[in-house]
Amino acid sequence: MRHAHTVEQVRAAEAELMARLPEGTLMQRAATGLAVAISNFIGHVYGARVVLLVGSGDNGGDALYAGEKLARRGAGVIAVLLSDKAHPAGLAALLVAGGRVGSTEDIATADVVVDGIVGIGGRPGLKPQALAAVQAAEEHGVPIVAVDMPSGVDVDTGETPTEHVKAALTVTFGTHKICHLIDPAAAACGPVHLVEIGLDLPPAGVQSLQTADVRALYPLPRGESDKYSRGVLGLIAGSSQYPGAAVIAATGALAGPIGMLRYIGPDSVAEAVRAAHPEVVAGEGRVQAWAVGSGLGDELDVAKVRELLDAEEPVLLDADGLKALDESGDHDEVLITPHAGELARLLGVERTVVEAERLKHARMAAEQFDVTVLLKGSTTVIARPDGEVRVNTNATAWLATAGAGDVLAGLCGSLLAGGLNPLDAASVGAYLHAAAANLASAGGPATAIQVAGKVAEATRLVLLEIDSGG
Ligand SMILES: NC(=O)C1=CN([C@@H]2O[C@H](COP(=O)(O)OP(=O)(O)OC[C@H]3O[C@@H](n4cnc5c(N)ncnc54)[C@H](O)[C@@H]3O)[C@@H](O)[C@H]2O)[C@@H](O)CC1
Ligand SMILES: Nc1ncnc2c1ncn2[C@@H]1O[C@H](COP(=O)(O)OP(=O)(O)O)[C@@H](O)[C@H]1O
Ligand SMILES: [K+]
Repeated sequence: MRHAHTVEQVRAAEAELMARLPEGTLMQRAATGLAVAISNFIGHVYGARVVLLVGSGDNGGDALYAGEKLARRGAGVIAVLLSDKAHPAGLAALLVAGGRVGSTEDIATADVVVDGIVGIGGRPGLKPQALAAVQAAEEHGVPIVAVDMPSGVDVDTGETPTEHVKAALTVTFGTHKICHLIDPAAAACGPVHLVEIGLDLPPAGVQSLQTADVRALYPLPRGESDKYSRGVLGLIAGSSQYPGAAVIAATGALAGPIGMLRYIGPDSVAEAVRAAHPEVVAGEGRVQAWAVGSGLGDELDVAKVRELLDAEEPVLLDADGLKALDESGDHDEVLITPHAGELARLLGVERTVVEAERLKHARMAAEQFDVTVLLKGSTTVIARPDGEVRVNTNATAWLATAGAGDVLAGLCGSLLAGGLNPLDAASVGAYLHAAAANLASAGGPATAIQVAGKVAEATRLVLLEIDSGG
């Protein structure tokens, strides 16, 4: 599990550890890890030109001490001081090691710029001098390594209300912060490298499943299993307008852990589903969970969906099915899978607002409708009514293709029917969906059906303990 802690949690853990260690130990641990990460990033140290952007706090201190270590190994290190309060001891150490103070002009010929403008103490945005330095790096194509996080982003929400650094690599300390996992800030981090500094942290409110977590959660058939005990999913999807959605959702569902799929819908759509998957049973019967809504268009039967929501079996509501959701009733076992536009409609706000504040709106909807929310997009945010959040960050942008959401709905429904709770079904489903997309895409385009076709292989790789980069 990857954990993302809040600034408050990090500060408390740092204070507790600092009280037990000689002064400056934590910053030296951070700076040592940072210097190693920067040298790996540039590939050579001797003769390399490194420019440090140094703000007023300890984030700048990390940059200065890392610069000192690089200067001792033969790099030309120049500090651009954005404040007259730049960490005095760090600056002195850099100067003793042969570094010097320079100006924004030095950025043009640098191999790398190190963003030590602000860290967890920063407010969103960049002041004019910092912005000019960052723009100089962008203009001259000099990559930026961010210390702890790209300066200017909102650390605890992942929002980017105004100017911020766009890093080629982010080196963070002790634990991930929320901005590393949630877009749009996550997209500004580049790959995130975590340096251990020995913090003892409480449970994190935002987590991200890794391969081993998915393996531990996945519902496996046992020796005594039969098709019913593995779980039966009822699928209500597709319409005369969108028959393909039913076929695609069925393909996603059958690639999950269920033993059987029942399809309920118009005869013509049922025929298409059975033509693609002869093993699907058409018509009502006992199920362990429902997946409802993909491609229903205006053939949505609101009364029927509300009946299902009031029944005991878990329900996944997708796409047009979301129109049947209301705030009344006990929705403990309900998972909804909107994209930003659908979540915006549910909450009565603009789509752009949801996209800019993804964590906030996923949490808000979970609380308001008492459901688990899986908000689709470049990073998938899954929020439970009690505020617990999981994030999936591993999807390729090639997954943004018509029908990919239907695959996800089928797969997550299958995991619900297989016995997972909504939070686990959503996060395991999002992980395997992304892993399948990575296999199907391999760096190029892929259709939704091709993604669905790779879910079984992605699952096999997870169960066989092979990290497929999902
Ligand atoms: N506290 C610790 O034990 C450790 C902290 N470390 C580093 O220390 C950082 C936190 O240091 P600080 O608490 O000094 O905070 P920062 O270095 O984030 O600096 C905060 C200061 O910058 C100013 N500021 C805030 N927003 C700004 C903005 N948008 N533009 C310009 N200036 C702004 C404020 O005056 C504030 O006091 C971490 O991110 C990490 O890099 C590491 O050395 C590891 C250990
Ligand atoms: N930029 C992106 N990067 C990665 N994944 C994305 C991106 N945009 C969308 N996705 C994923 O692609 C899928 C699209 O689903 P959806 O929007 O419902 O499309 P459709 O309705 O056509 O099936 C979701 O799983 C979503 O998380
Ligand atoms: K920074």
